[in-house]
Amino acid sequence: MASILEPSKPENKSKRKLNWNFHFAVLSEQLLGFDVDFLSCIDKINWNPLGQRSRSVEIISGCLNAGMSVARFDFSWGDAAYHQETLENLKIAIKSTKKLCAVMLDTVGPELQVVNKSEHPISLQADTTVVLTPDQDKEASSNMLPITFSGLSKAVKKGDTIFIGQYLFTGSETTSVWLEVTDVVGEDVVCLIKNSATLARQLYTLHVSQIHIDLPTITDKDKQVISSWGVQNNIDILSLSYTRHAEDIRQVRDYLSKLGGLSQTQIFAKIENTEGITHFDEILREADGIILARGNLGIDLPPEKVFLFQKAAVYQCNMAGKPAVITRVVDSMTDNLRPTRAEATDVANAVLDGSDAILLGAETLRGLYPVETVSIVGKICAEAEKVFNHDMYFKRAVKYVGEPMTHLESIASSAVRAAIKVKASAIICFTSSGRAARLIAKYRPTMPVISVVIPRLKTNQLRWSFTGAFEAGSTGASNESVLKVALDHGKASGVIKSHDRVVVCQKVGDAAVIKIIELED
Ligand SMILES: Nc1ncnc2c1ncn2[C@@H]1O[C@H](COP(=O)(O)OP(=O)(O)O)[C@@H](O)[C@H]1O
Ligand SMILES: C=C(OP(=O)(O)O)C(=O)O
Ligand SMILES: [K+]
Ligand SMILES: [Mg+2]
Repeated sequence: MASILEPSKPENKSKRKLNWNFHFAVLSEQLLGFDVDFLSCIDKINWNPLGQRSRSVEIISGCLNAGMSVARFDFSWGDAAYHQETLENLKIAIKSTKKLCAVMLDTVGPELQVVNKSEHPISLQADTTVVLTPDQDKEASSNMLPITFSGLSKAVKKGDTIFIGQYLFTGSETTSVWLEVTDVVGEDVVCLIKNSATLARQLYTLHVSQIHIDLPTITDKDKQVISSWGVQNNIDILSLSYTRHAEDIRQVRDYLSKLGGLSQTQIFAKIENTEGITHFDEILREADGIILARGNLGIDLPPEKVFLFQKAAVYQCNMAGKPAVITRVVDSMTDNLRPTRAEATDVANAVLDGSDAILLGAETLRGLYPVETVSIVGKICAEAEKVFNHDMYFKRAVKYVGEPMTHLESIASSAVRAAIKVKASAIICFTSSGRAARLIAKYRPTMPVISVVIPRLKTNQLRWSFTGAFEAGSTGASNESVLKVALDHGKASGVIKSHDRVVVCQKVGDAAVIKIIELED
């Protein structure tokens, strides 16, 4: 992956071949593609007083109905009580809409911030200087910006590039500023302002291009939040901001396992800088999923390099069977009802690249149109899924795994193959750990997967827990009766109709089996 960072050689232009040979087949009958989930930071909406209504049960319900399936709670801002309030609203919305939605805690990590306590807009003039100071008692002004990190003066040198933008920035030149380091005086960093801009609101992200920030990936504050808010709310996903090494993931997994209660929590590595790209392969091996944080990546990388990393990283995630999440898609929808043509096309291309999910930012943090954003992005994804070349994808994934396959991998890929061949309307997968269901998703079935989890209740006198594979009889339910429940659920939700075919993956005795069943009524 590191080779992506090398400068391009213009003399190679004529010889350059595109490896990304997408073939578009219009599969008109396959309206249901693989699940592109909508990860949205619904908790952030009331960043803007105008958006306060967006945290309401009503707007959250609108987002759920429009396709949101993961809610991000970003601790880069806001306190636990605030996020708890939003989460309570989300729970009510989930109940009333009957939509499932996972909870993702997003860490702060080594993120550098500028805080403008007074919230007066700060106008910065090109070709003048501004001082970045760790003295947070200082007021933010046109020539002084207090930052949350005292090590900046040691990390930067003359000539380095610094970017400051509104939190979950739009990238627009009028709301963000580029600086060049001209001098270091004690703990202060003196910078030349490269473009005139007005910094609005309270919080800005500060990003120094391609330098190591000597802060832990998981900070003490993050640990405190995870061990309290995270445990209390039994979070489904932890988004580890600024993951830079595989060791970051190992440490966090170790930390989660010691907390008790969060050992099932999925860890998604957020790749936000060149350090993360350099160690991408090792990080992917340790993480449960990858978030391509294009907001920060787009600043750390030269603009012409971002697409290449996206394509290469998404491909690696696909082959590893781990979700790839793309961020910063329709920034312009923060203030507009429709995305730009370029943004709309970018969303579709992300799906065609093989992305599994879209993570919204400013659009739902302070945006005026959160529900419309989720809905439009969803429609674009659905259209792109229609022309996604499943056949080529499937062959590629099978070839990549090679032979001999593990039993489970073989069962999962065969289930998808069988389901496509018999035009099944759904795959029903029995699972205890979720491993089988995830492997099925890896092979991108064109029909929905209904995962049936039958937990076994256990107690060690101190606490009750649900673990272990379902054993016929142990819960008083047989495989057959549970299958009936799953089929009924599929029918009730409109996924399965009379006379449909359904593929079932389950264990019979010690053997994992695939059954094709044809429904009567
Ligand atoms: N509770 C269960 N009842 C019946 N079959 C199951 C159950 N859990 C898993 N299976 C089947 O067993 C195989 C292994 O599934 P997996 O999700 O890896 O289970 P585990 O959690 O035991 O690792 C798959 O074919 C899956 O469909
Ligand atoms: C999603 C991103 O990060 P954050 O939410 O921390 O701004 C990003 O950089 O694209
Ligand atoms: K964050
Ligand atoms: Mg970021």
